[in-house]
Amino acid sequence: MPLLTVHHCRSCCFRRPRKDIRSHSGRMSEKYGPVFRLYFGPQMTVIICGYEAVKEALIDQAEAFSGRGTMESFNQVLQGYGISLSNGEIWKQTRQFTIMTLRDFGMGKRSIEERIQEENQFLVEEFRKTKEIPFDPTYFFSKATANVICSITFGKRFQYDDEEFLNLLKMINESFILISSIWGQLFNMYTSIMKYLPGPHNKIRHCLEGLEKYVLKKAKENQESLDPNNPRDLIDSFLIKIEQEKQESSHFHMKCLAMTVLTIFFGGTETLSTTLRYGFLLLLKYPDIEEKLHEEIDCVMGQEHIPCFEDRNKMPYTNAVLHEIQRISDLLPMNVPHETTQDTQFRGYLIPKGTQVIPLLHSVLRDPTQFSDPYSFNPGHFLDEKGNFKKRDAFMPFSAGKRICLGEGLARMEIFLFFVSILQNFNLKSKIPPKDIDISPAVSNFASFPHFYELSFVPR
Ligand code: HEM
Repeated sequence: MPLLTVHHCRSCCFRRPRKDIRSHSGRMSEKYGPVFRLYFGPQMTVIICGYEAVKEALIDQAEAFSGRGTMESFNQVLQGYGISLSNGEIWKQTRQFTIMTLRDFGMGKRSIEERIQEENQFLVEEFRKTKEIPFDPTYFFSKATANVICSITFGKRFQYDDEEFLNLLKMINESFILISSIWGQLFNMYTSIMKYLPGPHNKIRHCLEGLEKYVLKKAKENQESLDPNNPRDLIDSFLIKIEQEKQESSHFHMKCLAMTVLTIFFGGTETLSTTLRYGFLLLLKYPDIEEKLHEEIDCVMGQEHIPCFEDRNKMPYTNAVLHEIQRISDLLPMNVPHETTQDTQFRGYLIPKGTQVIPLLHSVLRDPTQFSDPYSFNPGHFLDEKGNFKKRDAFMPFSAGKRICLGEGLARMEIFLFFVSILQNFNLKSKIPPKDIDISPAVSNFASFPHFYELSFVPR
């Protein structure tokens, strides 16, 4: 069994970070096949491309590929805690604890659905106030999705003009954009040098520390009024767990609490708001698809019914469009880096323990063996010939296997409820003709962002 000695492109990736790593990796995979290695700075990384190979790694060899690779831009503050970047026992215990707690608070159940429905009403009211004047929806979507996370973690939502809330959003938004930028990439590659150099990358640390401070302040407030028998939010549940596991070896302590809440914030706000922003841009580009959505919404729920997640079962077209929005917007094209937890035999190669691995989600979502027209926005990818919803195994925007997105259930519910209630109330109007709308990503590194746009919401 040979050690992994596939072709690599040390020359270009070593010298300069790429603006669009997806297309570069795509070209490499055409040339060298579904498994090859690249150097990100000095870091050797194995790239896995295409549905079959990614499925084999993340699902068939789940344990071996379940480690988390490094992302120093984040980890400089997370320091191996939280869920997204932790490994071993810390990861297992905090992930399991958080999933159980979110379930207790109704993840996939009625109470979280009600929080989203409530937030929807505030968002629709905000849009009404715009009086059909075109505007950039970015911050509205960020506020609504962040409020859902706030109600889970802090037990309350904020007014949209609350100073504290706006400051919190600014820190999340800025750090997310910077981590996704060339600066974030350079920091991840050359941490030991970059941490001493001036530049925008230093702001990432500043923002993440600001968030940590805020969470710790909230935790202190919760501690003062904690009722161990009646947890009000995720922070309360964590505090109770810390109290129960007081022994020295426990992974549950204040740093872990702060980093877990921080990862939930990071995972659950910009991801969703960017999906909403990309989705509405795609609907502006394809008004015929928007029209069909209105028809299905009018037929299934009319104007008065408050949308609930169960309605999705009666709305195959809407469900297909929302899947296609996630497929095309390709939010985290490179996934979050994984790492092998043991020496691993994969497709004829031996990948040593501790090797960084990127199962390229972009290559799965655009796999021509799985989607007939992978680069077109076509809801037909998720419909059968009778118009019923058709599940596709290669639909992997949340990844797969042991590291699969912890918030998938919440995200799917929010995406459905936000889109449907906005379209139930408004027609969309673009500032520019659909033919001039550019739906390619403006940036596509760690995350993909759509180009800036403005739209009007016209009451129906
Ligand atoms: C459209 C929305 C979302 C997308 C596309 C998305 C996608 C992803 C992806 C691709 C990963 C990496 C999986 C891997 O390493 O293989 C991930 C991890 C994660 N996501 Fe999400 N996510 C979304 C929403 C959310 C929400 C709402 C939450 C919060 C509850 C969340 C929390 C997390 C966490 C904590 C992880 C780390 C899991 C781990 O390392 O074990 N995500 N997500």
